[in-house]
Amino acid sequence: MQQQTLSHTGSAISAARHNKSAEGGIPLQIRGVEKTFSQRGRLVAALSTIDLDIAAGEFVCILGPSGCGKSTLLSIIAGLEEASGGTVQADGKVVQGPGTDRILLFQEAALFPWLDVQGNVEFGLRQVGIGARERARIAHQYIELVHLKGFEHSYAHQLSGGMRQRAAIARALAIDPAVLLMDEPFGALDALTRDRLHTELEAIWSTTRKTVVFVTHNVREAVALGDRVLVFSPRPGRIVHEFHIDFPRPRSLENHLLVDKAAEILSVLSEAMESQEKEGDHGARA
Ligand SMILES: Nc1ncnc2c1ncn2[C@@H]1O[C@H](COP(=O)(O)OP(=O)(O)OP(=O)(O)O)[C@@H](O)[C@H]1O
Repeated sequence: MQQQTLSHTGSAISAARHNKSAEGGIPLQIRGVEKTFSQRGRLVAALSTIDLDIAAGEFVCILGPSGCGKSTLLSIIAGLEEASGGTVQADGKVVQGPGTDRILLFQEAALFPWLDVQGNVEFGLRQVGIGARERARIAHQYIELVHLKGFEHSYAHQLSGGMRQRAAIARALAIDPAVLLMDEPFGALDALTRDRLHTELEAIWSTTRKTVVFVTHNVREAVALGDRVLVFSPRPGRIVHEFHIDFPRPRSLENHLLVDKAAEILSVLSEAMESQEKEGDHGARA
C-alpha cells in the first residue's frame, strides 16, 4: 500500500522536499468522520462520529478493542479509504486522496524485496527523478538516523524484524512527509527490540517534529510515546476517553508515574472491551 502511496503522488515528492511547510508536522482536523463497509450483503459500521484535532508536531496514540476502526481511521487520514461521512483536513486542505505529506506504516514493513536498504530508501526519490548523488545523500542521512549504517546493501530477508521496520521508517522519512501514520508498527517485535525502537522513534520525532498518529494495542507503549492517548469504544469506534500525557521525555517504561498512568488507561480500555463482549457484535445490520 505504501508503494501505491508513493507512486500515486510521485510528482509531489520533489515539491514536498523543497517546501518549507513539509518540514516538521502539520495539523490534522477530523470532523464528523464515519465509515460503513458493505460486507457480503450486510452493512458494517466501522467508525461512529470521530471529531479530533491534532496539532502540528503532536504525537497521538490510539488504543481500542480489536475491530473498532483504528486502522480504518488511519486509512481515511492517509486518503486510501474514503469516509462515508465527514471530512479530514491536513494543514487546512481537505484530504481527497493519498499524498506525500501523509505516509502510512504497517506492522509488517513492506520493503521491496528486490531492492537493498539503500534502494528502498531511495525509491520515492528515484521516482521523481532526483539525481543519483542527491538520492544517495538523502538516503545516507536517513539510514544513519535509524541506525542502519553498514546495512545499506542488505536485502529484507537478511534483516531482523526490527531492522526491517527501521528501514521502512527511513524510507518513509526520506520523502519528508509531515504526518506519519503508524499502524501497530512494532506489534510483531520482541519486547527488547520494541523498547529500542521506542527510544529511536522518540528521538527521531524530537528531531523532525512530524505529526504522528500511532495505533497500538500496547498501553505502556502508548503512554511511553504519546502526548495524548485516545481510547476508542468497540465498533463502531468513537473516542470514549482522552488522556494527556505530560511526563518529561525521554520516558522510561519503568517510571512509576508511567506505570500508574498505564494502569489507569488499561482499566478504561478493559471496560470498553467488556462492554463489547457483553453486547456482542456492534454496528452490523443486514
Ligand atoms: N475494506 C474493508 N471492507 C469491509 N470491511 C472492512 C474493511 N476494512 C475494515 N473492515 C471492517 O471494519 C471494522 C474495523 O476494522 P479495522 O481494521 O479498522 O479495526 P481495528 O481497530 O484496526 O482492528 P485491529 O485492532 O484488530 O487491527 C472491522 O469489522 C473490519 O472487518
